[in-house]
Amino acid sequence: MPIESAAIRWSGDRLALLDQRALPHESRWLTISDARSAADAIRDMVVRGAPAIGITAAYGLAMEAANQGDNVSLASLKNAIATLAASRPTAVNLFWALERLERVAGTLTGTALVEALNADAEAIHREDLAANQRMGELGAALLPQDSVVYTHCNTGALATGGHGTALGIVRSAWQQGRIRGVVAGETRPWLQGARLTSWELLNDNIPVTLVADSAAGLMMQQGKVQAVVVGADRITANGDTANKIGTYNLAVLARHHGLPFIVAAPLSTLDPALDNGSLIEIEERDGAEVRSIQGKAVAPAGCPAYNPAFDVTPAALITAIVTERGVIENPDCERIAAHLASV
Ligand SMILES: CSC[C@@H](O)[C@@H](O)C(=O)COP(=O)(O)O
Repeated sequence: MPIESAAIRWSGDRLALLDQRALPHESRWLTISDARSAADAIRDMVVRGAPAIGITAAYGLAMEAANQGDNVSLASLKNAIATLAASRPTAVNLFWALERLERVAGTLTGTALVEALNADAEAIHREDLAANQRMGELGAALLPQDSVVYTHCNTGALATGGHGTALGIVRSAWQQGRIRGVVAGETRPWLQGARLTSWELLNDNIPVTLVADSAAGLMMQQGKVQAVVVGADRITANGDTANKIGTYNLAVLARHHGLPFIVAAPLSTLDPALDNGSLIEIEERDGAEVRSIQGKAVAPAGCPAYNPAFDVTPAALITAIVTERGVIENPDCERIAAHLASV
C-alpha cells in the first residue's frame, strides 16, 4: 500500500527517497529498487536520521525479496541483509528493522515471504510516525513555558516517518503555544541543522535562529535558551546516548547552566543489549568532510582530519529520555529496564 512521508515515498513496490544532500536548494527524488541501492543511499547520506535509516533498510529488504521472486527465502536474503547492515554502524534502528524483518520472514518462502516483508516494512514506517506524534505530546510537557529551545542536527520529518523526534517535540510544543522559538545549531560537517532543520522550521512558520555550533555556550550564558532537545541514534541499557557529534558538548554546557537536556527517541533506538555507551560503535567518516564544506575546500589539501559522526552523552547528563511509551527521568539501568518492561 502506498505510504508517503516528507523524505520517503513507498509506492507499494518501489521506494523514492528525497536526496537530503541537495536540500534546501533542490528537491531531487532518487528511485531505489533493491537492497544494494538502499544501502548506498544510507551510506551516502541521501537518507539519514536513525528512524529513516531503519525504514529505508526495511523497504530495501522487502524489495530485494520481491526481486528474487518465487525462490526467495531467508537464506537467499542473507547477502542483502549483510549489505544493508554494513551501510552505517551507529544507528541501532537499522539493525532493529533488519532483525524484525528476519523474524517475520522465519520459514516463509516465495510470495508469502514477499507479502509479509512488505507488510512489516510498511508497519515500521507507519508505527514510526505514530511514535513521533506521541513523543511530541509527552515531550512538549517537559519544556518550560515560553522557552526558547536549542536543538542539534536534524531530527524532524526528514529523519523519521514524519513529525520528528526532538523536532516533533518542538512542533508539538509550538502548536500548544508552549515555546517562543528554536535555536538550531548548524551541525558541522554535514550541516543538518543549517540545511534541514532550519528548512523544516521555516516551512512550518516556527521561529528559528540558526547559529554556528560554537555559539551554544554563549547563548546559554546569556540566558537566550532555556532547554536543549536532541534525538538519538542508540541508547544503551544504562541510558548513555549516541547522537550527532557535538551533542555531548551541549549536554555538558546544559548541565553547567542548569538547563534541562532532553533526549527524544522511539523504542526502536533503545539497545538494551549493550551495557553502556563505551560499547557503541562510532561511525568515522572521511576526513574530506571536515576539510571541506559542501564540496568546497576550506583547509589545506591533505591536512589530517578526524571525523567521528557521533558522540556519546553519559546518562548522568540527561534530564529525561522521551519514548512513545513515556518519559524516563534521570535515566539509569533500573529506570530503562522498568520502562522497557512496562506496557
Ligand atoms: C530522529 S533522528 C535522530 C538522530 O539520528 C539524529 O540526531 C542524528 O544524529 C542523525 O545523524 P545523521 O548522520 O544525519 O544520520
